[in-house]
Amino acid sequence: MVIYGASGHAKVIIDIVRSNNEKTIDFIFDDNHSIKELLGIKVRHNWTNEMRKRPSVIAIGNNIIRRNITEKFENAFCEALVHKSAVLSTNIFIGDGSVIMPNAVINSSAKIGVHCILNTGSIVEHDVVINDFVHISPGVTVTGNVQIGEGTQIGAGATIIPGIKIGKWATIGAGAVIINDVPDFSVVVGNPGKTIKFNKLENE
Ligand SMILES: CC(=O)SCCNC(=O)CCNC(=O)[C@H](O)C(C)(C)COP(=O)(O)OP(=O)(O)OC[C@H]1O[C@@H](n2cnc3c(N)ncnc32)[C@H](O)[C@@H]1OP(=O)(O)O
Repeated sequence: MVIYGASGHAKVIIDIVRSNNEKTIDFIFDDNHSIKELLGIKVRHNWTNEMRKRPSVIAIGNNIIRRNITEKFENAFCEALVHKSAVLSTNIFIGDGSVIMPNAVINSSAKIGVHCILNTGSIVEHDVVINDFVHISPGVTVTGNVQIGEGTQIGAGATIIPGIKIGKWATIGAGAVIINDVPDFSVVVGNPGKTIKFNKLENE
């Protein structure tokens, strides 16, 4: 398989692949020519047609960039990568290209879209729906029946109370406690969470 992006996030993904001992990383792609290797794996800098055919995972934490790469390259993306310490209900769905970090927990009937990140120690409770390109940061608690729209970032340690609907391409600040629904593109911080501004996205 190929890892797209020689980032800090890529280092954690390499750990996931190595911990499971199931897949081999052929190389990493990054357009920064100054990066020659990462954790002993060769970094290549020219994206070729041959690379398009290889299963890959996008190791880029920024949700918009991750989405734009999927649109540009139309790759054969890997099925989800899951660290062996993660605790997953048998009754969940996880989309291709998503990565589930160490000690994450996903409970019954949760649905996770494509190219999502469930970061270290995050908890996704029963019946939660997480749409494509979402990033759930380390230590987040998403309680039961929450819905999170495409491309939204939930900052480290935030808590979302049950049944809340968070819109698309929103940002929840680190440590926020979300007790009301969040509109699309909102940036929300604090306890209780308040909107401080709105994200601007091209093509939206
Ligand atoms: C493995 C990994 O590392 S995964 C990465 C995880 N990443 C994170 O958790 C990052 C989460 N990001 C944040 O919390 C950021 O502060 C954001 C996105 C909410 C806001 O960032 P910016 O747009 O740069 O806002 P900025 O720093 O200018 O702050 C705007 C105001 O909100 C306040 N604010 C910012 N973040 C927070 C927060 N988390 N909680 C409370 N207040 C906050 C600031 O104090 C400031 O208030 P003021 O206007 O009264 O001075």
